[in-house]
Amino acid sequence: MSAIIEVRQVSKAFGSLNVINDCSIQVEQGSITGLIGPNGAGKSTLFNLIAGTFAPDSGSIWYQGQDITSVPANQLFHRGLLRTFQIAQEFSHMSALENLMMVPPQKGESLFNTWFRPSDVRAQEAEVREKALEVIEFVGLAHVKNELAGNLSGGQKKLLELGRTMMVDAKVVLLDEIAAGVNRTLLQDLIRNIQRLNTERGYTFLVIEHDMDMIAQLCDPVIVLAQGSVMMEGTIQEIQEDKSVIEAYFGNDAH
Ligand SMILES: Nc1ncnc2c1ncn2[C@@H]1O[C@H](COP(=O)(O)OP(=O)(O)OP(=O)(O)O)[C@@H](O)[C@H]1O
Repeated sequence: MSAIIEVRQVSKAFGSLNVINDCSIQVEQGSITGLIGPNGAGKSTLFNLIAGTFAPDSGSIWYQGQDITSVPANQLFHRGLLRTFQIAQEFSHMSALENLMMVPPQKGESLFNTWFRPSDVRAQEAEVREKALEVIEFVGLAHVKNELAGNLSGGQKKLLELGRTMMVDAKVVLLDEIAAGVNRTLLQDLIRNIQRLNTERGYTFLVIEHDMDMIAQLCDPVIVLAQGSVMMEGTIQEIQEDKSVIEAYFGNDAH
């Protein structure tokens, strides 16, 4: 296996607060890698640095062998590196299916086509709709496809967010606490769908999660972040048996 994402000696401070400290991680292509650590360890900040939301103060970030340090999020999206986002307020009054159809295409829409070739646009719309129907089936939400997204349960919204990543040609998906507030049955659906996207579609996942059960079911390897640096990397069993990790993480921050 080779690394699809490499974070090399990255640091990031907010004012006088050093949040990420000389941090290096590798995410192997085809893996479902977990990222855990106590509250405030810098997990979300590291995600924001990888996804192009923040630029690091020093160090570099590589994707598919190319330096993407400071490349903005929308460009990374076009290259298949994306993160799930909560269904925005303005989309909650649209149906689940329409939410999938609203995911922007990876290549910019051609104005020429919109103005001069309306039949092409209609054909594209039909194609997007067909894809959205396929995706909604895949994530197990076909029975609620016409429900307003705002009326879906918390877990169904998470499945819809995962579905949105399938509307584009994703390669790496960053999942930030996707299990939060999801009931156990739907959580199993989420886990199964993530595993299917990994095995059937070749998605690589980097997963921030406080739910250790989900990490144990999904992730190998697991990276432990503490005070903005990697404390340990290994299987969940190795991590759960490590004294320093237990002290830093499980000891005072068991979720
Ligand atoms: N935009 C920002 N401006 C200033 N400080 C920030 C910003 N984003 C994060 N921080 C600070 O950086 C530190 C790390 O936050 P971060 O959200 O990355 O941690 P985390 O490991 O994801 O925590 P949690 O598990 O609680 O979500 C915190 O002290 C936080 O207050």
